[in-house]
Amino acid sequence: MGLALEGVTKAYGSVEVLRPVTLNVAHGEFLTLLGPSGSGKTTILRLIGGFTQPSGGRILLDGRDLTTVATNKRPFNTVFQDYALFPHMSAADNVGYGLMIRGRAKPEIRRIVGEALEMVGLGHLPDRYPAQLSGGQRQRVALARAIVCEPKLILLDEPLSALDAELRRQMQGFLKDLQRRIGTTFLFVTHDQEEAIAMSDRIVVMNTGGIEQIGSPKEIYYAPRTPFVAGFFGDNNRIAAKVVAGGRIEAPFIDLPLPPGRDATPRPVLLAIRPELVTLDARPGAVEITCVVDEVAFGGAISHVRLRPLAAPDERLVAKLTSARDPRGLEPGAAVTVSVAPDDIAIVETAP
Ligand SMILES: Nc1ncnc2c1ncn2[C@@H]1O[C@H](COP(=O)(O)OP(=O)(O)OP(=O)(O)O)[C@@H](O)[C@H]1O
Repeated sequence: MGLALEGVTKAYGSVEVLRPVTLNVAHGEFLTLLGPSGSGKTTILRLIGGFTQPSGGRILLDGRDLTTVATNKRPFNTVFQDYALFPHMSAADNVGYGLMIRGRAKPEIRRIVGEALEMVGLGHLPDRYPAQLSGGQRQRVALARAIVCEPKLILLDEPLSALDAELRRQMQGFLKDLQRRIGTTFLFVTHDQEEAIAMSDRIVVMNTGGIEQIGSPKEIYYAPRTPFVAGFFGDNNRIAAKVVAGGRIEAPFIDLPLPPGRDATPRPVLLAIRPELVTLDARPGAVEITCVVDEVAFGGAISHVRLRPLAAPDERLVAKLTSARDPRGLEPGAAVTVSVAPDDIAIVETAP
């Protein structure tokens, strides 16, 4: 039970902007829709909120079909990128507005608003108008307003994008903490990978109107299922490879057995290796790659080292080495053997 999208599509005229989306969101989950601009994140949020109608499929909450239910009859609340506060109302009145139009008694409204403002750290500023508040404070008012009516689901459309980097980081922690305290399902839209990793229980990676992968931040990061996800999330060494007869994977400078349970049909695949999982120490069972150092970019705690595998000098392998592992001795031209644990090599299917 929870929110379910069943084969939801959206087209404008003859242009399909959302391919069939099937998605289940559990109660109390922090789910993030992540993808580049135009990938369909906001479209999904707007469909769930009822701001636009799907061209096909159904939207259900706890088994109840909401597909044709009006926006204001859905037990959801939305926090927009620009906060959409009423400028002529104080923070407290903004927060209490939804309760007022639901006909709740004034003393009750005052109590709930007071608690909500406390919860977002603005208990001392109930009388300020939006123009007298900072961007972060306005965002907190918008959040307090979203939580007072106790919605089953809060939809957040890039709510932090107007904030500067430092405030944004603070608000990420705040938002995650708030969500844990109130236990409400959050559906969060962002195009920022780090934000998605830091905040989400699960991430839905979108690309060109479809879902590429749904998984926990760790699954998405370490086990990308499509070439797009392997390239979208942080740095990754991506190496064209082939599954060949005899249950092996061959790449220009890597040859390893196909892990048990994988399809042995000969086909092209992509190998993805996180640069921080390439290490200088020899480990039993690890894939060893002898290289020549091409370039070292010292970065304090971590250095980026670009390597040229001896077996395939036109290829490159990037390693992120912590200074504790002493990249100080590495100089361009030096020979070095690096190792990667077979479990740290993601095998990504290239065919859909
Ligand atoms: N009213 C509309 N009419 C026609 N096309 C639309 C309309 N609204 C959105 N689109 C198209 O649908 C696609 C998905 O848009 P959407 O806003 O969902 O993307 P997004 O992933 O949220 O992007 P962004 O990060 O830029 O907000 C885009 O190609 C967009 O141009």
